Amino acid sequence: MSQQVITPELCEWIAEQSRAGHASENILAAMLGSGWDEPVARDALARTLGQAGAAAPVDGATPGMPEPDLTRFAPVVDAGDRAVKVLMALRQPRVVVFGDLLSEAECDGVIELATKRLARSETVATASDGSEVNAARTSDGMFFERCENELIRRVESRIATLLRWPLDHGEGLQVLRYRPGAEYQPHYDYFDPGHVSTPNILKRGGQRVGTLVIYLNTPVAGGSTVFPDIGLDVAPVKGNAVFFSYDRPHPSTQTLHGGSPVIEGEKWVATKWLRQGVFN
Ligand SMILES: O=C(O)CCC(=O)C(=O)O
Ligand SMILES: [Fe+2]
Repeated sequence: MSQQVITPELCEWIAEQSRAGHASENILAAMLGSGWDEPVARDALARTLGQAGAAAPVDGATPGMPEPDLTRFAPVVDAGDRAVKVLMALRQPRVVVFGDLLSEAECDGVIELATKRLARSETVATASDGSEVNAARTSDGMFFERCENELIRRVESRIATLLRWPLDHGEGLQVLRYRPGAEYQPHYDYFDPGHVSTPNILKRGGQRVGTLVIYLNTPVAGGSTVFPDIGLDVAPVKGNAVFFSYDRPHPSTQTLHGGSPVIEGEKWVATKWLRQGVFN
């Protein structure tokens, strides 16, 4: 079996593609298409774009990363007003599955408030500023303002305590509803450094560095959160949540993830994205 070698020519080609504005995911896809083995291709991307792709320094950024206190690996973590279960933790990439983050009543309360405001979900546009309806996401969704009511404030301050990350570094909670057949195709949550709209987005709080997806109900079948790079499926169970973090906006973080199609029933999630600095 031949061993593929990362040559200076390959690195120069990657740098050229990046300068031309191609997103790192697309450069990776082109490399795989021309026969590069994925681990070698990712390594070459990380070596070439690692620095350029690193999160830019942001005023008032909190050093370090959001991270629960698992030093003793106790079965529960104190999240201030609630003892949250730790069901699973992966070190690389950092993925932690929590149990009972929200009570049944809290889940129902968030769904009830969100239902009134649902509209076709939007994701960050891929061509210009603003946002557009994205075919990769077939759910409906809405955003809460941060701390917009007593329930949302309670949930947000619990998350801040659990992940040891300031409440004001979080975006407003987003709620998504997936009906049967709806899905969210695999994507990264960080803002693509190669995208034209990213510099503007980063002015408010810098990059995203972590994601917490909270399951507000339990679908009958389907709807797991999938991490294709690491072969992980997280079952959507009411009140549970999956947390993952990424210290740079790069595929080498292995944080590609998506919501697999719901087969039966509905799936409701609330997502909290965490920024490097204060998000206003
Ligand atoms: O629905 C899921 O399981 C994933 C949601 C997600 O990736 C997101 O909200 O960014
Ligand atoms: Fe996501």
